[in-house]
Amino acid sequence: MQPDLTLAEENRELRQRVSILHHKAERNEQLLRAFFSAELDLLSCITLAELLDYLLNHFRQDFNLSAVTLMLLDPEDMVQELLDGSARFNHFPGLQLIRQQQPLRDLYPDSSLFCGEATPHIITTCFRGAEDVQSCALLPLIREDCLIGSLCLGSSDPGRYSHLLRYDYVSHLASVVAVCMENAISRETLQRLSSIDPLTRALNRRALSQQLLREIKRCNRTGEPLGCILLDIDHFKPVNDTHGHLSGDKVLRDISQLLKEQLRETDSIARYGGEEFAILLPGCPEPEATRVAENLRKCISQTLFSGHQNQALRITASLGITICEQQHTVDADVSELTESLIQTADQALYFCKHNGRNRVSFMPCLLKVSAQQ
Ligand SMILES: Nc1nc2c(ncn2[C@@H]2O[C@H](COP(=O)(O)OP(=O)(O)OP(=O)(O)O)[C@@H](O)[C@H]2O)c(=O)[nH]1
Repeated sequence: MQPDLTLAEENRELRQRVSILHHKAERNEQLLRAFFSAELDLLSCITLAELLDYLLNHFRQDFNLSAVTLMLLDPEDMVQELLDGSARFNHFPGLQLIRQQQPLRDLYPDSSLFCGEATPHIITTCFRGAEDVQSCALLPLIREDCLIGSLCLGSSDPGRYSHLLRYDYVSHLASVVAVCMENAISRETLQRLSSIDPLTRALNRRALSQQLLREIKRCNRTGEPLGCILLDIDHFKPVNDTHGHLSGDKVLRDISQLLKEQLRETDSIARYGGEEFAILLPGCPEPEATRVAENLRKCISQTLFSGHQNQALRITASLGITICEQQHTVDADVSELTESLIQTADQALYFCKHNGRNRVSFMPCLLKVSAQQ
């Protein structure tokens, strides 16, 4: 009897072990599948905002993590600017941009992945004090031998990440994240550099033309009028002549900033020429466009600007307005319409300049509407 009993116990124990191994294998397979799918999701993110949203929001839910944070090296505030440009920075509370590499070097002295207990120091530096993080994986993001960031995955399960186990798929993920991050930043930086005026950070003329085409199409589709303004700084030459070119540059930057602050996010601001800005106001009929222009004129004339050596400067501007109505866009040659809108706003501006400057003037679009309408 005795030997049979031992055999049966051994058998039961073996079955239990096989079942545990089977479960582990199943779990690993599931995890691997989830990682492959995460990799595809990461690779399909086109914009930087999509990528950040995926990592900081969706990834946390998909992998049942209690916290995900991302530290990115941004020595020239490029990422900050890319995100500021579209007011998306606030959407990513888990994102930290750092100018110096030192915090990354402190976190990864030998540039390798860390998996294990979330110590109070790690919780403070990587997870902003999140109390429910018990274990964590800290992934160094490395490109061309350079630490460019850190992705931190925190779990409330103390056994989820351990220094006793290997996490090859997590290391692999870190490499994919680093490449995706670098690509998204480079792509958006390039795009930005080709469409932004470097001095004022407003759109350049090329980007204005593209935006004008988009807005004309939208006006045609929705029937909503498009307000167009040309703003020219008055007597700008004396500003340069008296206070120097650097002061003139500073005024241009400050005016661009003032326009950004006063206008809506959906409006477009472009530097059209030396001291001239073009503004597009989608969904804006004539009385509203005149009110907006008048507000800008008042704001500029009431602001005390300063030169590059802090000398006080008083500035005024003249603004010519026109409106693109849906009727202009029907059967229109778009490039002819674009030209006509700018020309009309310019004539309205000319009227302001000849009538004392520091004023606003409206002129209906000069383009003839086709007779069939
Ligand atoms: N500082 C600086 N000045 C610029 C820039 N681009 C153009 N300007 C200057 O803008 C001035 C434009 O002068 P004008 O066209 O005579 O016009 P204005 O003096 O503003 O006179 P009104 O427009 O008739 O009121 C010139 O002195 C240009 O050198 C720039 O990028 N930086």
